[in-house]
Amino acid sequence: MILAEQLSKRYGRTVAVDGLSFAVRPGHVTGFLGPNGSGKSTTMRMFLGLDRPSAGRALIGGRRYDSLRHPLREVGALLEGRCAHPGRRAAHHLLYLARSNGIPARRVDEVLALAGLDGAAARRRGRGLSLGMAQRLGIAAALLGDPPVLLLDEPVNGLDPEGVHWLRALLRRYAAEGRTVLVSSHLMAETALTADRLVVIARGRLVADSTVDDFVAGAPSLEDAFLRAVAG
Ligand SMILES: Nc1ncnc2c1ncn2[C@@H]1O[C@H](COP(=O)(O)OP(=O)(O)OP(=O)(O)O)[C@@H](O)[C@H]1O
Repeated sequence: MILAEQLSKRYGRTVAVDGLSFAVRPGHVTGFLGPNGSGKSTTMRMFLGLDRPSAGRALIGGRRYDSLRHPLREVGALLEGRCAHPGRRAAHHLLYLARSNGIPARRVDEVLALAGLDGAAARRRGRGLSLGMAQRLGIAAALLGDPPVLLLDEPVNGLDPEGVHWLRALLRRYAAEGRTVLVSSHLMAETALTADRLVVIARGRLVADSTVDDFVAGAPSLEDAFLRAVAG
């Protein structure tokens, strides 16, 4: 489970996240939606110990990220941007992460296969990966520790249609296995196909925490419901 309790973050005068409370439960794909600058990345960074809350708590499985002994085995994360060092080969990047988290080296081959990265792609250096390949490598890294929680910021970015289809199936399978899956996105149609629950924020505050069906009820589409919800 992922839990935000009265979570707030200020950068100087900017209030990026403002008293946010919600729980993301296992067994669902939960879409994390909000307009540009609404605080999604900041919230995810606080869950991952990359930003310190100004107030409140951000917990994964009841614990703060920085208290997790083997974080990759507790939560798989993908943040925006390329994760691999430009000079390091894709497989070595994963091997390095595995070693630092007590994960057996054979798991690297498993997640490369899961992420659809073949031998040639695995041997490429970070700088030589296409956007979609880099995204698949980031997802492979998130899966490395076979974690019960996945927290992915815009994972569809750069994926081709086959990649989008693959990721959708993967996330739904992970949720069906009883894992907790939180996925931020600006793509409403894709979110409607992938998620069954939603957390929606605007200006750092909670707007909705519900099933997709309840959120959309009465609106022509998720996009319409979203635009209406964040307009206020
Ligand atoms: N390191 C930082 N220093 C100062 N302000 C920041 C910092 N990080 C984020 N902000 C501000 O906090 C607010 C929330 O930004 P955040 O990136 O969390 O939003 P977001 O919902 O992820 O946006 P997007 O959809 O565009 O990725 C914005 O006003 C942003 O300018």
